[in-house]
Amino acid sequence: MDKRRISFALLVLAVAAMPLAPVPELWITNLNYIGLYAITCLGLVLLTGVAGLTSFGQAAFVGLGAYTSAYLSTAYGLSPWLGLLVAMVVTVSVALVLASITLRMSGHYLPLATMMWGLSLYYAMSNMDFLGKYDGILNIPGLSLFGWRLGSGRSFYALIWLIALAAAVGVARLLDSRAGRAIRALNGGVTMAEAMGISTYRYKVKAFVIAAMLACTSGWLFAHYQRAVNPSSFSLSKGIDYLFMTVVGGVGSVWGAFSGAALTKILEDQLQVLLPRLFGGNGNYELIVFGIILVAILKYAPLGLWPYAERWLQRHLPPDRRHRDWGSATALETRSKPTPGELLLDVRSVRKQFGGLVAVNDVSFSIRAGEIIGLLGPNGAGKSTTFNLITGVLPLSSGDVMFRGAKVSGQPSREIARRGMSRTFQHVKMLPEMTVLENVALGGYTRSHAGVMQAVLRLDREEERRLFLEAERQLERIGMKDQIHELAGNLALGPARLMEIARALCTDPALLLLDEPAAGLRHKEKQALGQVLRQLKAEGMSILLVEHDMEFVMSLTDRIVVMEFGTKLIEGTPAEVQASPAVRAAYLGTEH
Ligand SMILES: Nc1ncnc2c1ncn2[C@@H]1O[C@H](COP(=O)(O)OP(=O)(O)OP(=O)(O)O)[C@@H](O)[C@H]1O
Repeated sequence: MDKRRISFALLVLAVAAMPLAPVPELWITNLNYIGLYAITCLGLVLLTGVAGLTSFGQAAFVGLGAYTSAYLSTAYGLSPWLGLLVAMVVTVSVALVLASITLRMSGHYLPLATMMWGLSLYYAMSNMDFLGKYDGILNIPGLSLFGWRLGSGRSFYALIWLIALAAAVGVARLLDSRAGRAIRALNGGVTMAEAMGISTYRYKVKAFVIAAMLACTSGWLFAHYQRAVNPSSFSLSKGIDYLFMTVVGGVGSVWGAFSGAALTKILEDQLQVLLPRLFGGNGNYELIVFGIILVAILKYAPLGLWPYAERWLQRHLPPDRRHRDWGSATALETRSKPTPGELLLDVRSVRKQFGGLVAVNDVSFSIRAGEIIGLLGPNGAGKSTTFNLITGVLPLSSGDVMFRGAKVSGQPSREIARRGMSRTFQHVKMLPEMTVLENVALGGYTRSHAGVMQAVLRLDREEERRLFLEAERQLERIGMKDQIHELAGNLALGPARLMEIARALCTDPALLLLDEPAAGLRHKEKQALGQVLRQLKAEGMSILLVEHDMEFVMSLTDRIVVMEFGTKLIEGTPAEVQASPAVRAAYLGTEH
């Protein structure tokens, strides 16, 4: 067993031993609340920290869990366990409706929308007669487990912490999986994730629903632990508290949820005693102190407190390096490859207008299997726009794009990626906090299947091994095998661009599209890139190379399409293009 597993086992032992130790009842009560808060915060880690979707409304889902079970068990005598089941159904249904309305929003609209539905659900709970309006519901039954009544705080502690730790393990497992990588990819904008074949909307909904289910579980436990509920526990300010806890603890890490919940609860208790002694009266001074703490943490520890603790722990634990257990895995299936010379891509009179500006003006060209075609032109010529039209990132104003004989224009980019077109980006798009290997494994998304449940139950390990074997193979292909455990964010621009190529190769493409891969590279890095592209050409890969640098393209391509002011200027062999006075004029501004 490695040191990390031993540390986790020790933590579980310490948590399990706590109620048996002669500690004051207040400690157990506080730990129970910390566990309850942490369950909701775990959802926020996934939703806000990992997927980048800020929610102020989680308290409303806590309320849905609490009220549904409280009402059913008091009004109809339903078992709380059945109450949990119904609460889950209600929560998932409400979450799906809210997701369909709000998750297509971006920027500040989404957090505002979460505030709105947080408020709406709060007022709904507060005004319904059958839910007791502002007084809420009293005399809620406690819980029994296998005939054992969880009457005291100490016996409830076991259930709360069992669920909290199980949820933490589940979220950690999810993050280290195919589905987890897809959720992580949401945070870097949707274009890259979609280009890897990921339906970003579906994963946003999944993260949203999982976070709501965790909040619902916490609410259910809360209702049967407190034996009374009222709307004040689920107000918008509580929603802000949950976000505060998660941000303070470390919104990007599973243990951040626990440290944030613990710090907030302990501080709240201490300040409630200390501040009235200092300032007198009953004012809510702790809110002011919390505000100051939040500002200080955002300034000095923007990632939250847990990442700091983790850095300290890392000095005492071996590096968290993925164990290479994929050596004996079977290779992933590959797609049928086009025969050399087959018409692969047919771009037919594509046009793109941005208002009055015609960025791409009826451009046509084609690529046959095994060819490397360069798309060249000065700044603003329309190369990237053409590239984005082909890959489905932008809708066409008119024209058609045919790929392997089928029309792909009008399809979303994830569908085009699934058909075997894979791309890199002019500005490298990667997940900097993931390793090079994990970033490249993201490219294998469409070649694998495991979903959220398989990840949580660890039924995806064989497929993961196959994915990592493929990622390693592609990194070896481009000469980066030594850097597989490196954090992608630590790479220089040259290796980062090569990593993007490996990620695109991991999709098993029939056509590789590279958007200005040499931009910003130093001479040696350009040479390394040129070497990789020559090797891919020798292996028979078909490539569309969008470039600005004429010299770089000349030695690599079979044919070149030159654009100027959105229009195709000339198409020919590198020698023909080099000799063209029109091309020289386009690049140098005059004919020579
Ligand atoms: N989303 C957009 N909205 C409006 N105009 C745009 C948009 N995207 C590109 N353009 C315009 O379309 C024209 C072509 O831009 P494009 O980025 O395709 O050129 P490029 O050849 O790739 O240039 P560069 O080498 O600088 O990337 C430019 O005039 C640009 O300002």
